[in-house]
Amino acid sequence: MTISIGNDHAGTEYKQAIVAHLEAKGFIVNNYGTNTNDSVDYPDFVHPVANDVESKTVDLGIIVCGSGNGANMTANKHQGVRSALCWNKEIVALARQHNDANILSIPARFTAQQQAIEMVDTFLNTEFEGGRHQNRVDKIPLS
Ligand SMILES: O=C(CO)[C@H](O)[C@H](O)[C@H](O)COP(=O)(O)O
Repeated sequence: MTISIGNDHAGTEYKQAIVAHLEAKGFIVNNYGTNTNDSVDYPDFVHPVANDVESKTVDLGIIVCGSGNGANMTANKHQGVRSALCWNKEIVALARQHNDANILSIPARFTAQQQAIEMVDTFLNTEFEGGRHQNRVDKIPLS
């Protein structure tokens, strides 16, 4: 499976650890950067991830910034993207099970790096439950 990932300067260290973790598990990663700690604007690195999910080029994306909010707001502007801001693996599981989240937004300045890795594993290993949740997810897009 291919996963797209993007981050701003607040998320670079965590992104690098996540990419290494994913590639060690055999995933192909589209890394849209940034790859330095120089201050950047998160939309520049989140839109490419959301484009991939929106176009169904990939099934899942990961975005990382300081609070996770700016990245999440940016990703959710894309049709068909359901980006979830999560800060523990329990919330990640629910975002997949109930909301069919296809992008995980990680608040790097408010989670431990190992916690972020565990959240990524939960994101990738949890299935959408469908059923009553599908009815709700189908109502998210504005007509
Ligand atoms: O969008 C954000 C805030 O909700 C992200 O956390 C950014 O990483 C943050 O704004 C960057 O802040 P900085 O002071 O420019 O490093």
